[in-house]
Amino acid sequence: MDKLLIQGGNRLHGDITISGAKNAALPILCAGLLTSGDVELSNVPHLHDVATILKLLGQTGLKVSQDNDKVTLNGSAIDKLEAPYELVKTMRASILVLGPLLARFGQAKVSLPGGCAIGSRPVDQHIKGLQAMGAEITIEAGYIYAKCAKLKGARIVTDMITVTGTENLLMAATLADGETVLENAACEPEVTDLANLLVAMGAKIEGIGSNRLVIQGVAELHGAKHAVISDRIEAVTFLCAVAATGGDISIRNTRVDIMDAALDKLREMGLQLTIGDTWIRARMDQRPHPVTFRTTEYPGFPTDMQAQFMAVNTVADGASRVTETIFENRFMHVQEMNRLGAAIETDGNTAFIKGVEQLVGAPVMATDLRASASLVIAAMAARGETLIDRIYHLDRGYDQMEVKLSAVGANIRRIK
Ligand SMILES: CC(=O)N[C@H]1[C@@H](OP(=O)(O)OP(=O)(O)OC[C@H]2O[C@@H](n3ccc(=O)[nH]c3=O)[C@H](O)[C@@H]2O)O[C@H](CO)[C@@H](O)[C@@H]1O
Ligand SMILES: C=C(OP(=O)(O)O)C(=O)O
Repeated sequence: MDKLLIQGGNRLHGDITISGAKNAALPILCAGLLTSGDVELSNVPHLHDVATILKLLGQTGLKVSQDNDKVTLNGSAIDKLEAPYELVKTMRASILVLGPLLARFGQAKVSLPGGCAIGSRPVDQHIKGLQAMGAEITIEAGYIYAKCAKLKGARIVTDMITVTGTENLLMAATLADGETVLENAACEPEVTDLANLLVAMGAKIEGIGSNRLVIQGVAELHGAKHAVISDRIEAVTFLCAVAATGGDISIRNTRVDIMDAALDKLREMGLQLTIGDTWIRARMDQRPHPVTFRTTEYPGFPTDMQAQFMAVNTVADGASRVTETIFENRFMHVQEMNRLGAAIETDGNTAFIKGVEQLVGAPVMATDLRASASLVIAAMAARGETLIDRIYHLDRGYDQMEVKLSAVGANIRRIK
């Protein structure tokens, strides 16, 4: 199992190019199931999760051709309407094949994803929405069996805002009979990116970017070309890294208009930001100030950036409070950071952090994707050596993180 060995204390200097967003690429790749035409994608990141979804899609009969960051999908010969447990268990986003398969082929059998380290993460809202569109759904032996000759448009109000739930229902609605209204829809930029691709494929969607999506179903969708948006979580992870270590980095190929909440907090930490059209220069020459925040849906502070900001707070010149409102168990990094000398206590969904002057390297364990990223940041800020175990979590969602960080001066290497 790969590990990362990090010698802390180096300041970061140089340029980092941001990859395409995992959370946009995954639903967008699933949209290839909706048409027999060619869906030509670019800026697709090199991630384990992308390899997993491509394997899953390939098993349905979807043709996949890949050349670096370009992926072309062709769904003219899909003949297996299934997502098996073996693949779904390694990546929850596999549930995103359910809506497209059901809408285009009238049936699907998809393994229930189950929970993961950050929470129980049910998919009841995906099911409730599809049932409202007329699907007959049964759950048997860990699988969701869904069928409906033709989905019918419906007004769907989800109990909470769900990102992949919105994406699944949005894709299903594009091929339903009549009008679907998705109230309480997620407004995350990754949902918008998917919606933009669907429109390019011939879907009729109004309200893109808002919490009310109105979809007029069409008889069929056609092929399209699309570039996946840049990964805002990856970008902010590197900005947090420089906030913790000090230095001067520029991140390129980024979308500056979709990370306001994070940029505000980074400024509050003392990071000096110069913002260009597709780049951000970030300079840090002081100890960070602590920042208090609570995670919420977009455009609020993203849960996927919580752990990385907490890493910076551990070395800040004061105390802070972090409240996680999206997932019930997203503080798995706290114990590991405390092993590095951080002073964090938790009470329910709130963490209280007292900044310390210096973290000290130690062996730690990655528990989920963003927890892993936060440990990389903490280790780079620490004195001495940190060995991070179980970094397969990191590989799910970061495109060559250690290569990008080495190139800007971090002392970090992968041990096989
Ligand atoms: C592949 C992808 O895009 N993953 C992102 C997506 O995950 P994902 O789409 O799984 O997260 P959701 O937005 O669905 O989850 C939000 C909350 O709603 C709950 N819920 C959700 C659906 C449902 O049917 N029932 C239910 O109870 C979840 O347990 C959670 O507490 O959004 C999360 C919240 O921004 C991000 O952290 C993930 O990185
Ligand atoms: C929680 C995340 O991803 P997923 O929903 O794929 O588990 C994440 O990207 O931080």
